[in-house]
Amino acid sequence: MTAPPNPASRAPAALPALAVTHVTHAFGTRKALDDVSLTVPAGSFTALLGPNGAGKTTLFSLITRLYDNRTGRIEVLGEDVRRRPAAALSQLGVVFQARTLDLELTVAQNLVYHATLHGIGFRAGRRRALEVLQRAGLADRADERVRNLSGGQMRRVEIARALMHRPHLLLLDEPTVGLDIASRAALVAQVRELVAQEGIGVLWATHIIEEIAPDDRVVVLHRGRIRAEGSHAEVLAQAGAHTIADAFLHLVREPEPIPGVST
Ligand SMILES: Nc1ncnc2c1ncn2[C@@H]1O[C@H](COP(=O)(O)OP(=O)(O)OP(=O)(O)O)[C@@H](O)[C@H]1O
Repeated sequence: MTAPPNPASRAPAALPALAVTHVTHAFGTRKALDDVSLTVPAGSFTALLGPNGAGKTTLFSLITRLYDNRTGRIEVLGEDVRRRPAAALSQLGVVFQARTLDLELTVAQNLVYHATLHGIGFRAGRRRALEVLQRAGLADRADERVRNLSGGQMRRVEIARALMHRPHLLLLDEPTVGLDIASRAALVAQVRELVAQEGIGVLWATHIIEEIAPDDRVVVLHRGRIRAEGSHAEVLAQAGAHTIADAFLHLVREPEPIPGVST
């Protein structure tokens, strides 16, 4: 068996990277999430597949504690985000849907600043920044202003930044939106490599079916409810479909309206 390149940083495999159990969240009277349970095993690439408005961003906001989960339980590597937020969030890296790099700072400055927020000193932060940029194929851009990078490169820097504090769970909320096909492929490949080499658990929210591979775990979310969860093959079986595209269409299909009956 080939040894992983950085065994010291591998996540403990026994605990799931993320466990969400019976979480409901409403905005006023509208439930954005309704009794949601899902697991991201350590060392898995789990695709959270859902159309617009499914509840993906709301779920991310609860995991990252932008919102407080009042029902159910959310655990990152066994740490409850509500009871032990610091312990849970220190294991978590996030790439939000909206871009959040400072365009006027250099690539390395953006990364070192993030590291400082996690209590990492300047020198160690700079060393780690060069390490994660090397892996992202961007070491030669470290001292360039972010403004000069392409959209795809900025996304890769955001992933590198999310890895600065060596998290064991990485959340990405529709990271490929707005990217061309080649940049999309490069980004997915970068993240799959992390899963394979470092045992990080990844939750990748998307509505782009082409981003899902046969080895992935798949969770289908629609209108705030989990419609299917499991391996690629299990989700096909649950939907009675031959392709993930057909499974998705089947699982998110709306019932035909009955004439004269309002829904
Ligand atoms: N702050 C808010 N106030 C009221 N309703 C909200 C709020 N945020 C989200 N919602 C509603 O909750 C539901 C889920 O939205 P959410 O943004 O989580 O979905 P999503 O799957 O991320 O969608 P998208 O792919 O479009 O980003 C939608 O009906 C949305 O209108």
